[in-house]
Amino acid sequence: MTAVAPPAPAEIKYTGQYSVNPMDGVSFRALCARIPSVMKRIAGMSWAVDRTAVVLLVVCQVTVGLSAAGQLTATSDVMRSLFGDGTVQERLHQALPALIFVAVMAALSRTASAVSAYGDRRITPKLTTEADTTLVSSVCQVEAAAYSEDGFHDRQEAAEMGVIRTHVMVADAQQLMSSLIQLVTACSVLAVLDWRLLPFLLLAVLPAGVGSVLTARVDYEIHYANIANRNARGMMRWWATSPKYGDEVRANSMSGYLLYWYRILSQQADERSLAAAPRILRINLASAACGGLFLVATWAALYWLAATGQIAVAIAATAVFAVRTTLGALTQLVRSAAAVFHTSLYLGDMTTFLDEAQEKAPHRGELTVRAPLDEVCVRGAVYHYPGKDKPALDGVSLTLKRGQILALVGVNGSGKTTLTRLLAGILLADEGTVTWNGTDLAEVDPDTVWALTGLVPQVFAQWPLRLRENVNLGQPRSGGDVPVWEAIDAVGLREAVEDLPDQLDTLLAREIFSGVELSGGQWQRVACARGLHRLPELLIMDEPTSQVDPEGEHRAFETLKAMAADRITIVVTHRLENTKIADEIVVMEEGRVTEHGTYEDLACGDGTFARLLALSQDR
Ligand SMILES: Nc1ncnc2c1ncn2[C@@H]1O[C@H](COP(=O)(O)OP(=O)(O)OP(=O)(O)O)[C@@H](O)[C@H]1O
Repeated sequence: MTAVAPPAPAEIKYTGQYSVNPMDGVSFRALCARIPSVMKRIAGMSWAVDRTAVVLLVVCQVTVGLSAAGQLTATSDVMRSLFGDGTVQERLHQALPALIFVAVMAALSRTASAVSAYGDRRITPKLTTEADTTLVSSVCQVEAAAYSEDGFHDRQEAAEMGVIRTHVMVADAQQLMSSLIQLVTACSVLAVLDWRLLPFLLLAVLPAGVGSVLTARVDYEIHYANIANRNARGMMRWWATSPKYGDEVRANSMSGYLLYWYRILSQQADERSLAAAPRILRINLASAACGGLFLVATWAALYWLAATGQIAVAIAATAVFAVRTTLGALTQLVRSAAAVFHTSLYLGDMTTFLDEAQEKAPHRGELTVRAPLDEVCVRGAVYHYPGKDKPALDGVSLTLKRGQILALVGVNGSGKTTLTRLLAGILLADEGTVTWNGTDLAEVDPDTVWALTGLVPQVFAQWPLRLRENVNLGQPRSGGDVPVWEAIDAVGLREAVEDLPDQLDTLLAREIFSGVELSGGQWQRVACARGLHRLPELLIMDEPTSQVDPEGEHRAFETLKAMAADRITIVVTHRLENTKIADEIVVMEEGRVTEHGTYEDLACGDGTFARLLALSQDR
C-alpha cells in the first residue's frame, strides 16, 4: 500500500457576528481612557473577595509612596550637609541624622512592599477561583440551545483568557497604584528643587508608554485571530492524549496524523504571531529612540542649570536622585498601565461572554410543576437547531400518560433525541407546545421540571467521581447507601462493584492516582443506575443498553417494566425487540411521527417499523 500524504487541516477562522475584534478602529485615546474603569473593576472584584487584603494593599502603597518622598527630602538634606562648609568629619557628622532617616524610610518601604505582596497573594487565588467558577457556572446555566449557536464555544475560549489574566491582574493594578503614588511624591520633590526638569522627564517616558499600549494592542490582535485555532487545538489535545481514546489512536495508527494536525494548527497560530513581530520591533525601536532622546535632554538640562549656576551643586546632586526615582516610577507607571490595559482587553472578552451567558440563561417563567406527573402532551411541536434551515422536529403531536412506556424508533437523524429533549424541557419548541399536567414548559421554571426528570443519554458522562456519586450524582436520597445499592442491583452491577477496591468509595477515573476504570458496558450500567436512582416522574432512556450484554439488557428492561407504574417512561432504541415492553411505539422519520401503535400492530403492518424489524432479523 503506497502512503498518501495526509491533507492539511483547514485554516480555522473565527467568523460570524462576534468575530470582529472589539479593538478594531478604537483610538489610542479611547484605549487609554479604559484604564480607570478597569482599575475600578479590579478594585470592585478584589473588594468582593477580600476587603482586609484590599485595605492592606492601599495602606502599603501609600506607605511606599510617602517613604519615597521622605527619602528624597532627606537625601536633599544629606547633599546640603555634604556640600556645605567644614571638615569632612564635620560634614559627615552633620549628614548622619538625615542618612539614618533615609535608611529607616528605605526599610519601611521594603516592609510595605513585602506586606503588599502578601496582600496580593491573599487576593489573587480567590479572585481567580471566583472568576473561574463564575464562568463555569454561567456556561452550565445557559439554555442548551446556546451550545448549538455558531461560535459560542469560541467565545467561551476567549473568555477563559480573562480568567487566566486574573493571575496577574492584582499585581499589575497594585504596581500601577504604587508607581502613581511614587511618581506624585517624587515629582513634588523635584518640582520643589527645580520644576524645569519635569517636562523633559515626562517626555522621556511617554514614548515607552505609547509603545507598550500599542504592543499590547498587537498582542491582543494576534490572540483574537488565534481563538479558533486554540479552541480546536485544545479539543484535539484532549482527544489525542486522553487514555479513553488511547486504543483507537494506537491501533488505527492515528498518532502521526493527529500530531501533524496539532503541529499545523500550532504553526498557523505561530505564523500570525511571527507576522506581527516586525510591527512590534518597529514600535519598540521608535519608542526607545524617542525616549532616549528626551532622557539625554533631561540630563543636559540638569547639567546646564548647574553649570550656569542656576541651581546649587547640592540641589543638582539631589536632583540626580530625584530624576532617577521619578524616571523609575514613571517607567513603572507606563509599564503597569500598559499591563492593566492589556488585562482590560481580556477582561472585556470575559465580561462580554458572562453578559451573553446571562442573556442566554433560561428566562421562561415562574410557574412550577409538581409530582405526580400524570400527563405529558406535545402539540404541533416544531424545532430548528440554530443555523439550520431544515427542522429537526416538524409538527410532532403525542400524549403520554402516567404508567405508560413509550418506545421511540426511527433511522439515524430522524429526530428521536431531539423529541426527548423537548419532552424534558431541555429545548423549547419554536412552534407548538409541550405541556406537563397541562402547564406549558415555556412558562415553567426549568429546575422544577428537571427535579422530576431522569435522563440516561446516548452519550453519557463518565464523571471522575466516586462510584457512589456517579450513581446519586451528589443528590443522595434518604436511606444512605441503600438506594444506591438498589439502583446498582437493578442494573446487575453488584458483583462488579463488590470487586472494586473501595466499593462505592472507588474513584472512577484511571487518570487520577488510585482511580480505577470500568468496562464500556459497566459504565453504561452505571449511567442507567443514575436514571433509576432518581425515581423520576419522567424517565428517558436513550439507547440505554447499546453496550450492555444480553443478560444485563434483559435485567434492565425487566426493571423498567417493574418501575413503570409510577412514572412516564420513554425508551429510544434501535434494537426493535426491546420495544415489546412498550405500551406504544412511535416511529419517526425526518422529524415527523409516521407510525404509532403496539409492537404487534406495527410488526404485522407494512410500514417502516415492519421493514426495519425484517432487516434486523435478516442475517
Ligand atoms: N446539537 C445539534 N445542533 C445542530 N443540529 C443537531 C444537533 N443535534 C442534532 N441535530 C440535527 O438534528 C437532526 C435530528 O437529530 P437527533 O439527534 O434528534 O436524531 P436521532 O433520531 O436521535 O438520531 P440517532 O438515531 O442517530 O440518535 C439531525 O439532522 C441532526 O443533524
